[in-house]
Amino acid sequence: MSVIVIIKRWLSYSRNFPLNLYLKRLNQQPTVNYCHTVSFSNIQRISLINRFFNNNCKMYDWNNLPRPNVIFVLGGPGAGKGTQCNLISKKFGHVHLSAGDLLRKEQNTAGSQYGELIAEHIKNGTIVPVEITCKLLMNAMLENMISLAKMVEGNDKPIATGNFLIDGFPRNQDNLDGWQKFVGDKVNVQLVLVFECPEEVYIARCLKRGQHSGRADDNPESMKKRLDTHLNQTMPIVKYYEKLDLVKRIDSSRSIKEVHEECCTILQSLMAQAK
Ligand SMILES: Nc1ncnc2c1ncn2[C@@H]1O[C@H](COP(=O)(O)OP(=O)(O)OP(=O)(O)O)[C@@H](O)[C@H]1O
Ligand SMILES: Nc1ccn([C@@H]2O[C@H](COP(=O)(O)O)[C@@H](O)[C@H]2O)c(=O)n1
Repeated sequence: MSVIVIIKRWLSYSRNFPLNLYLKRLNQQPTVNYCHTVSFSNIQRISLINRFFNNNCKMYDWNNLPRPNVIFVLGGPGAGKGTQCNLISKKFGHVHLSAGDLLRKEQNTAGSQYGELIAEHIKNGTIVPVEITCKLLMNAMLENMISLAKMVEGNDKPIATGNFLIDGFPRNQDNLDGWQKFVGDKVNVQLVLVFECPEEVYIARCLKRGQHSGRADDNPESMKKRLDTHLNQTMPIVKYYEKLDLVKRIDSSRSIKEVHEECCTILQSLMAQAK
């Protein structure tokens, strides 16, 4: 068994990380490569974990991992963010992390202290506090960064980097502030892709998806609220990134193939510039 522990010096909210629960959980699932984040103040506890696992425990510090590239993906509900991210990820190898999917997963995790809060926000189309969403995103990013780092083990310092598509984030000012505070320049934000459709297309797509998605928010009442959030809270974030010249707006009312082709052109040009 190998256990991976990442030391995160800069996340104060994980200071009271429930280590006992962690050990208990590992005990119940002892076969996994487990990755979790703990704060610097828990370093003494790390040596405890280490003893627990007969020193078969690896420690990484985000600060020593290569700086990953991030593309944020925004757009109204049903704009096609997830669909296009999947296609981009297949073609270019980006890791696709959907904030909404991570929140839904957390909501459905037995014993999660955030389950009810997340469910309420999703039903109302409002935005979950960034401390929760950012933590989920960062843990998912770190897991991927560690896998990449492992591929180049043997070097003193890992050299691999990661390319992430972060779908549905930052959705409001609180998301943006939290991201700057917890992540900031530890990643390189390369681009913000914004998928846009007329309102009736958003609604038609989500209601159609609602026939089989089982999502609590693919219904007319939640749609109104989600559109309102998109217009009044997310669009100001798009404007913020526009001032930084990072935004590419894409008409996603076209076919999936046409939208994907435009995404490919944008990504290819980004990669050419990055070389
Ligand atoms: N270009 C398109 N033309 C027609 N249907 C599409 C297109 N893109 C996506 N869809 C469909 O619309 C629905 C919403 O797409 P998708 O889940 O990718 O959107 P999203 O922006 O991620 O939505 P949300 O933010 O609500 O999670 C899905 O059923 C998908 O199959
Ligand atoms: N940054 C985010 C992203 C999503 N949410 C909540 O999840 C709902 C569904 O998100 P999708 O991206 O899958 O449409 C969204 O309406 C929010 O309630 C969030 O809080 N913060």
